[in-house]
Amino acid sequence: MYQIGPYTFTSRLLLGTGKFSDFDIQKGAIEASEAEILTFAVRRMNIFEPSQPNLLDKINLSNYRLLPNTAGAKTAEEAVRIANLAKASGLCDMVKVEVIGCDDTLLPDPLETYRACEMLLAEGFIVLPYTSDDVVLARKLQELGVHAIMPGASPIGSGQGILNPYNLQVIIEQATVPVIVDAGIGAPSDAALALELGADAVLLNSAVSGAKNPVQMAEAMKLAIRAGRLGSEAGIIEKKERAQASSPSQGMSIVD
Ligand SMILES: CC(=O)[C@@H](O)[C@H](O)COP(=O)(O)O
Repeated sequence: MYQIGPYTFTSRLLLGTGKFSDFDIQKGAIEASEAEILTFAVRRMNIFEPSQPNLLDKINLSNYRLLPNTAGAKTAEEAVRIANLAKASGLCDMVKVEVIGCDDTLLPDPLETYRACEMLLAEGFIVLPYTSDDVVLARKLQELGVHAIMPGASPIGSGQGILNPYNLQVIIEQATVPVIVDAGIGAPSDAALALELGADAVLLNSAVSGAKNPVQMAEAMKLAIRAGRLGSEAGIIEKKERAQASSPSQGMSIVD
């Protein structure tokens, strides 16, 4: 289990709800993932237009905690406005801060992200910033008081997996709040690696929504994340430069 603010979670898979081909496949993937936290872009939800189709109509909301994100924001002020829209609609007091600084790479703007977190914390939100895998920024955001950090594995939607395991490892070692690896996960093995490195959880979307069989991929991700966590807890052996026989004969009497 891990804790974000006042909330405790068992599932270490957070599922994004974008880009599914239809609501039924999305619902099947959500169920197969056994995710407890679902993220969604406030701008995509028809929260103030009840006549329009909406993911929230299809799922039993009492089974999930919703994590609205501020996708679309390019400044701290825009992120705060979007977060307040989500809060006003009664969805959740948690917010994933996403302030994009580059349209080409979709990488986050570190300065605007920091400012947005500062403002949202002052307003009493439970704040989870999406960041690049910057070790110093991660530390400064924690000092500010954020409730989790969400370093990217690689660019959003790229499926490239963890590009810089070294940075991620240092962020995890220095973390005082949960680390949720967010964006860029492609294969189940990428998700497993995040947990093996010691991350608390993984947020992913494209790898499932873009799979040939999203429901099956959601299940694969769930199992990979469980395996990665189990392996990390079990204690992974250190890599060695040279071979070491699996059946050493030293110290044993040889029977002819
Ligand atoms: C920051 C962001 O937008 C990601 O959370 C995205 O929702 C998921 O990234 P992938 O689609 O790469 O899994």
